[in-house]
Amino acid sequence: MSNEQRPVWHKRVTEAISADELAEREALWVPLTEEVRELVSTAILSEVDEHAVALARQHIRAAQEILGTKVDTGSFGMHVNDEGLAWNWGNAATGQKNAVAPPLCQVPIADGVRYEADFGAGYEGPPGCLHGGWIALILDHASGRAAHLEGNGPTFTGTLTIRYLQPTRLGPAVAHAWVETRTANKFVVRCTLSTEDGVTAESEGVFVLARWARKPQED
Ligand SMILES: CCCCCCCCCCCCCC(=O)SCCNC(=O)CCNC(=O)[C@H](O)C(C)(C)COP(=O)(O)OP(=O)(O)OC[C@H]1O[C@@H](n2cnc3c(N)ncnc32)[C@H](O)[C@@H]1OP(=O)(O)O
Repeated sequence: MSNEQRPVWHKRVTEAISADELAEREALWVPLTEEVRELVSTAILSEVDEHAVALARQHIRAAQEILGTKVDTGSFGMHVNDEGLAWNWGNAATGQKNAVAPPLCQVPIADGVRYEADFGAGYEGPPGCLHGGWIALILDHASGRAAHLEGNGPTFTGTLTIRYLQPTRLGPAVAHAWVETRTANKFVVRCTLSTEDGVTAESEGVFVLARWARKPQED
């Protein structure tokens, strides 16, 4: 029970769907997301001629028309069922339906949160390296997730301080985030991003449990 209403922008959709049906739906959509992500990478690296580009565009437009015959409006938001499951598949860092999201894979660990990913051509900033904005997103998301798990509620980034230590080469990378200290509604979270070159970026963030999600006695 929270002590304030969720804000108007917090889109929440309740669905009558079982866990099994949700898993089936996830299995339907995730391959599409992966294919769209691959398409982006292939488009960047492709060197085909103008006829092939024109043909590819026809197919992409056809796919868009098919998917567009039934669409929600605005954003995906947070979907929930009455068994307590929640899924935000539009999320820009990890959304199952979001091909813009990097291919982050969460790996269970005892101490905090670990994400692994293989960053390809679509994430390039400095030639051959991961863009600093993507680095910020990964550190932010991994840290937010660590705070979310510990606080059992939606935590927002208050302050995120990043130190870029060396270029992060495209390819495999690992993010590790852990809560260093916690007071009632505030978490100080540290995170590192590493590649085969070692730690390439590190952050310290202050994450705050949303006011509307706090229990009355915590305020
Ligand atoms: C399927 C479901 C899965 C879900 C998965 C989820 C994983 C998601 C992972 C997502 C990850 C991605 C995440 C994103 O992308 S979050 C998106 C980016 N962030 C925002 O948009 C946040 C915007 N700001 C706010 O909403 C509020 O200002 C916040 C929530 C930050 C504070 O709110 P409020 O104003 O109500 O707080 P309070 O007055 O009760 O203060 C409480 C304590 O906090 C301290 N403080 C306050 N502000 C700041 C600040 N800026 N820096 C440092 N500290 C700050 C304050 O001094 C006090 O400390 P103390 O006096 O107690 O010591």
